[in-house]
Amino acid sequence: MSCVKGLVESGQLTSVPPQYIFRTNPDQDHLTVTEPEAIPTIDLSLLTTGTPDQRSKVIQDLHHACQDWGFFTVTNHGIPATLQEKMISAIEGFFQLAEEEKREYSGKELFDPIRWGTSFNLEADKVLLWRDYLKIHVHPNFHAPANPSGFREILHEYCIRTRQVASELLKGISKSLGLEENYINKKMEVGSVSHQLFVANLYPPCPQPELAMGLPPHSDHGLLTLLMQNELKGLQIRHDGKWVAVDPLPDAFLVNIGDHMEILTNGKYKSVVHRAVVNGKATRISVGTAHGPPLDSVVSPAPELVAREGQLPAYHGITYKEYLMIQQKNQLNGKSCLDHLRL
Ligand SMILES: O=C(O)CCC(=O)C(=O)O
Ligand SMILES: [Fe+2]
Repeated sequence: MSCVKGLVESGQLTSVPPQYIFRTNPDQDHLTVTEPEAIPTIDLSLLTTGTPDQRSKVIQDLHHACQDWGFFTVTNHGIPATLQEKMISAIEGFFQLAEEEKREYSGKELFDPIRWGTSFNLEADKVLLWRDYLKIHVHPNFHAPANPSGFREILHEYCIRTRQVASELLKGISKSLGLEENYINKKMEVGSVSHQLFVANLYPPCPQPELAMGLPPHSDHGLLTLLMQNELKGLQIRHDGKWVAVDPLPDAFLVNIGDHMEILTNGKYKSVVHRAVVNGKATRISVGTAHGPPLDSVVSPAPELVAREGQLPAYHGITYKEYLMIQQKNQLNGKSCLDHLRL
């Protein structure tokens, strides 16, 4: 099975091979293109070092963003733009390695520390996706490919910094739920044994971009995903029954609420469905870090929230590891994985 990069570079591809033709549902495919300003924006520096008034305003903004969108942009996050650029270049360097070298990481097992591959799950995908990937388990145990040179150091720094940002956001989100600031961080053991997965997506230029799909509609596992990309757009999020094309602010991070935040909050903060479309111009790269609970922890609705709202738990608990296995063994399909847990 060739990766998409190999396919595109192998010759003059003028049309999408049939196995990549992805049919979208025309009834659901209305696209709105939104200015970056329309998407909720969180200035992280105001949350961490702002005045009490600024902090409460950001917490209110987070509440609105998590409840009404499940998605927001984070600016002034403190991660140097140079580190973001180095991370993207390191990813380019990895994908440019000889196929033979990358194949060393083409393991089939979900929990292999480093996996390089194409599409989503070749055993389950009925249609191939216009996407190659590199997935690395980076916390609590750090892993990195040996090449290209410098990759390991950049990845290590990048993962520490994104974990710090996620942890600050989780403090704000805890407050926005009326919980103690460290509630989610403590419960999910963020920073000590919480799980972090690094995912780099490579979407080579496509001769008929409207016929292929980079990543089909899905929600992310975990609590939060922090995403950045090179200069090419492609992310679309589902909002108010429409697809919203996201045009990120320079250097900003895009943050998705993941399925485990939805479970933990008993559905108050829902994970957002999103997809990645492809383009005909150039290779798009996106880099996500999924910040989840420890692999062996059972996530279920927070008793404090359920009791306060006078609700019954709406999801049953399973371990994060089990959840990952279910999601990754099937085709990516909207929120079908989370649907299994609804009570
Ligand atoms: O490429 C993108 O913008 C989205 C990537 C994504 O949704 C994912 O890796 O889960
Ligand atoms: Fe995603």
